Amino acid sequence: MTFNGTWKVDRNENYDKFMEKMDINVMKRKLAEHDNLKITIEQTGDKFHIKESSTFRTKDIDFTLGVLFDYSLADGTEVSGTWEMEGDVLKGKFTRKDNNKVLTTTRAVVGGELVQSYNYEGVDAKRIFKKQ
Ligand SMILES: CCCCCCCCCCCCCC(=O)O
Repeated sequence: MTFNGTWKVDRNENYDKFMEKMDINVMKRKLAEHDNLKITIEQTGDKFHIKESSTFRTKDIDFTLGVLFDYSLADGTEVSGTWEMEGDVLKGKFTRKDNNKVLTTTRAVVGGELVQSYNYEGVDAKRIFKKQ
């Protein structure tokens, strides 16, 4: 499976502006830019198990493609949404519970790196991970 393995964040693009749009305060944004996020992805068919670890927390997440689930962002913001697979790209659509606004995200392996893209209210960002 394309995504399986452990991926460590290597660099961010426009992540501060994205988090600012998300209304995350400057102190949390500075910490989040350097959170050493590591995600381990285990896909079995349409089921995923994700182990997330960062300077903020460690967390296990289970989801099935196309099935709604709840997730808390590292700053505590609660969202609910789904991941779908389109070709080799994972596409996520999550709605914030506090304001009903939508955050979209994709994951794709590009040139051996895991690229996670985000969009919120017109602001795009990327986090790019290297395989461990
Ligand atoms: C705190 C800054 C905002 C970060 C945005 C993260 C968006 C995450 C979308 C949902 C992820 C679900 C769990 C997962 O697949 O890892």
